[in-house]
Amino acid sequence: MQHFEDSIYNLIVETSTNLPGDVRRAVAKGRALEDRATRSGLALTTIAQNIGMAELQVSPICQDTGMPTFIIHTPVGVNQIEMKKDIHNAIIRATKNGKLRPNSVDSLTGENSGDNLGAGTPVIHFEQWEEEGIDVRLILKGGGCENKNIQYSLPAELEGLGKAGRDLDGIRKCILHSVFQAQGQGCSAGFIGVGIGGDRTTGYELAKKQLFRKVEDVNPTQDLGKLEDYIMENANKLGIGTMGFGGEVTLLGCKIGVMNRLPASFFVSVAYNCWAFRRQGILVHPATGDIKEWLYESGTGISVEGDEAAQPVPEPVGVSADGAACGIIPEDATIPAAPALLSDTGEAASDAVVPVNGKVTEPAAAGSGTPGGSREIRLTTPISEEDIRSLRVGDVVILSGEMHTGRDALHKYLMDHDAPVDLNGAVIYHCGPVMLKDDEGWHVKAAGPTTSIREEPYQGDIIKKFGIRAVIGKGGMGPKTLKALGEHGGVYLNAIGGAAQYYAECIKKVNAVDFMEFGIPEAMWHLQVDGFAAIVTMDAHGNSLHADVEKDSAAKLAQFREPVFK
Ligand SMILES: O=C(O)C[C@H](O)C(=O)O
Ligand code: SF4
Repeated sequence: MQHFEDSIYNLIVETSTNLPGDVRRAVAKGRALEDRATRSGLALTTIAQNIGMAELQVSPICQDTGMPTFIIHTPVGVNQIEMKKDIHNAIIRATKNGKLRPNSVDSLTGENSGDNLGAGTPVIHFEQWEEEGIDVRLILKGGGCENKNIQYSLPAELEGLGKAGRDLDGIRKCILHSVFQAQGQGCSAGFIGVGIGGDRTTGYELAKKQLFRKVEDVNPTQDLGKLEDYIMENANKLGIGTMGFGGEVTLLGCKIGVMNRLPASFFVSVAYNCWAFRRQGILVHPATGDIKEWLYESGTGISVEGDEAAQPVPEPVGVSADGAACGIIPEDATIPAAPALLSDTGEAASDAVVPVNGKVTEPAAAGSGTPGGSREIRLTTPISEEDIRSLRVGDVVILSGEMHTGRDALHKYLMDHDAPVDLNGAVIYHCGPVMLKDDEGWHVKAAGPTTSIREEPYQGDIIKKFGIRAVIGKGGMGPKTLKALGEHGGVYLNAIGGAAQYYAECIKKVNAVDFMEFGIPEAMWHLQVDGFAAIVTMDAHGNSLHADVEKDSAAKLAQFREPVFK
């Protein structure tokens, strides 16, 4: 087994950087269904570009490389202790090389182990089987979508859906509700694995195991196959869309498994996986440790383009030398009108589409709180209150200058400490990047946004205390932050979750870092950016796209109240 460590290293690199073929096809299918001239359509374009960039640069698709979870089947007689050691060494190497972010944090002290090893990390499940080879499967599931997992105990009363009983129809309601409650926060459009039965632990395990099924397989249990089809058809009717921007495509895959339960318990467990659905597997030679076979189709050569003929799109862009936006907007594209659900009339205001590339392009009509058009606005930090107050939900902001990363540890710290730098007029980026250091200093390897709602208890106070003008993240924030944005003059900017290569390209220099003791993801990185594009989804005028989409999808959820599976 002298090559086993190398094989595992290759498996980790492939899983982290090259989205598999079946997942790519699902993304392409989603793109074909979504109108490209909407925010969700643009977000999917960014996601597609990011997938290509990660493969090309052999860099993480998303900066959150998740909890490495291995499921391994071995023939009888294979030394599992040795295998574990090799896996640990491969993980250390992948972390050193920037293929995995150091993600193992001591739950009591907050200390990051730095090498992805620690109590409970990585997760390795061994099972014996009577085959000859060793089957190793790996999933890298990030923390944001893990937070959107949910477990129901039937019977239950579900918001919008009423009673969910201990039967197939009750299960149907739980699954629809699970998609609703995730909104865009798990980086929709997502994939769900569902476990019916078991106890609280094995139910979740079963749900996660479903994520190892191929996206295009057919459920061997006919009833569950029907339920999967039903969910795929109807979950998209919730209108949540990519990143929760509103749209046609919310779910890209649904796999359901079943096991026995105790008479008193009836759990429906849902494992929510973001679009960055990173799982691969290898069949390993038990004598040499070499890879005999890859278990999932490689993504290489599989297009994520969707139906190009039906919907022509502008050329994909990276960062142009003249500082063109490297975020959401393709050069010489048009900014789309707001999705229908936000317009007063219920229709997309297509005549309000305005060209990009001006410094500030005025909208046809801004100021109603239900934007009928969008503008592209270039801002350089520090930002004035006046500039911020002129922004509206739907505007695309293109930032240049310095921004500061800050997430859970920093927000907690800033509540009762000073900041190490002047944050007046500043931009805070909810981001825990993958960073590597060489003789020239630190380099950003991946840097997409993290879920902002975790900072809801702190954000409003911190904005006011330090004079922050913009917060960038994903998934939106709540009423406390919205109130502070209005009182102080601030905006929330939504970047595209998981587009870690895309945003890394906008970061031109690492100016400095504070709080390295928090660990790499939680440190405060001072980053020089150019052309960093994000969409205003909460403004200083009390408008929140997230609140609107949630309300709208809650109303849509209610249409699924009546029994379907009798
Ligand atoms: O930890 C991160 O970088 C992101 C996380 O996966 C999230 O979705 O919030
Ligand atoms: S940031 Fe989004 S894409 Fe990345 S792991 Fe978290 S949920 Fe997944």
